[in-house]
Amino acid sequence: MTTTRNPVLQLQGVHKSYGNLVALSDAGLTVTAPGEVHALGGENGSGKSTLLGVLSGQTRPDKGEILLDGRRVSFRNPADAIAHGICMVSQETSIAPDLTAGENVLLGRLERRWWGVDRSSSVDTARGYLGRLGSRLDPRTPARELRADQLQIVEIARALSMNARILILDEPTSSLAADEADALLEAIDELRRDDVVVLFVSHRMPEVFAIADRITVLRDGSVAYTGPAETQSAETLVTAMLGEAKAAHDRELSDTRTTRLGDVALEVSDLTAPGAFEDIGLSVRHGEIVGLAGLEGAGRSELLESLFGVRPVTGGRISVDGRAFTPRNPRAAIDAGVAYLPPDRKERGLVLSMSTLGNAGMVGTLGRKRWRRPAVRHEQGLIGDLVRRTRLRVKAPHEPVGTLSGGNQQKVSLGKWLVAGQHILLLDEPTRGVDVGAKMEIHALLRAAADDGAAVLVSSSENEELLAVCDRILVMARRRVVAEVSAAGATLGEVTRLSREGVHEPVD
Ligand SMILES: Nc1ncnc2c1ncn2[C@@H]1O[C@H](COP(=O)(O)OP(=O)(O)OP(=O)(O)O)[C@@H](O)[C@H]1O
Repeated sequence: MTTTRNPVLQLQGVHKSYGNLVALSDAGLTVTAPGEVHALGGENGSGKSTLLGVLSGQTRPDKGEILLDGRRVSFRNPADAIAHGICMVSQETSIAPDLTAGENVLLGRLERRWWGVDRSSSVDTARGYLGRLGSRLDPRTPARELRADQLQIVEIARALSMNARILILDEPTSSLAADEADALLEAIDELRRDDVVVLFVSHRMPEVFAIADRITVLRDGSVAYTGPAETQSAETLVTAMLGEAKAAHDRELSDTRTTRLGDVALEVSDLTAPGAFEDIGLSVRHGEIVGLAGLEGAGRSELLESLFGVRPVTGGRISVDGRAFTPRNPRAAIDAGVAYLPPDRKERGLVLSMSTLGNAGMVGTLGRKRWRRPAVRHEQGLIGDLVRRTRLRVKAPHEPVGTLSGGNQQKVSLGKWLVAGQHILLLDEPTRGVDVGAKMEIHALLRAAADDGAAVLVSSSENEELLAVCDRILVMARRRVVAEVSAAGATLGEVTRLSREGVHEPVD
């Protein structure tokens, strides 16, 4: 006779409305076995956090039930859920920076003897919990020195120390750089051995396939798919998330984008300029706009300067259209087809005392191979080209460019490279200090340049701008590239968190 085991966890028939808004409608999920890693997917607003809120005692459902090992339970608050072994690991880390990693694991529960806190035994206990996650982190490390993934590992260890057997993680990797995310996923993987269940929200298909046994996809508050992850294709799951019509539309869009991209125009590997940036690797295709995100001081501006030959590098390789390229000075870069828009338009972007026409024709007089003074008879052609490419409104092209509005000055600063036919555009803060209208026009101008085959590498401190205009975004921190996201798949919060979290120094 076979005995059938009850599923570890069942949430079923869950309804939750906020006023007229139905957040969950007959939603649920089932964790079949101990040690299961279960992903929860779905578009923004599909109800994932609400469902996990119900499970962790933070949200009271209008209807629905929770069964643990087949027995019905109900939670009035998070403490009830924790008492039943269900623990939400918050992403807004609740770590006390002035305590050690170990003290944070055992927060408020350090081991005591009759003489007081037993520090050495507490360190050993904390080390044990960290060890269950495969982490060799020293419990005596000050918490403020921990990387973002290590902070989450400390929080998970804390949950284990509270006897959690079902852990809930809401987008645990969204704020992590790639290597940190890998470290966290490995820690989650370790928990299988302990029969601890992990329920995690993720928008990233590769990590779902890498570690999830099963996945539940929500759409508009209801279950659109639930079952094994590995037997499904990414396309099937995305269709479950978005619905057939929207998924087809998205596929069409991404197809047109892929075909638009040409060969690699700019390739950089292991590029280093001490004190400025280290080991930079990147590539930009013809037709592609790649963004550089990161806080001030992350190394974005310095990298662009080096690619244009105004800042020396000590190591690494650059190739342009497949040929090795050494940017000894700006002239060499210009001759290779590279353009550079500096962040300070008035100092380096333009010669303010010179006319619009003079500025527009300047690139032709700079490159060695192209040395020529724009002939008067070319002036009409030049200004016509500039106006066509940038939609510049200029009444007096012979007047000093400094008399134009900021937005128009920026168009001249950028347009001078476009009329010269440069095909690799390095742009630092291309819309700094211009108004909203000019900003949108400059974005359209970049798109048009890329559609014309230019390879664009654009650095901006405005992540919204990068998400609006780029195909891919590289995030820089600590003078390195720490993450890469596709602009279509990333959220503002994610890029912002990646830039911010990336500044923590690694400790091991
Ligand atoms: N406290 C609340 N009051 C009102 N509406 C809410 C509340 N919490 C959630 N909602 C709404 O319920 C719906 C589901 O939200 P929920 O946060 O569960 O989605 P989600 O799938 O987790 O989204 P995301 O991927 O953006 O985190 C959304 O329309 C949201 O605006």
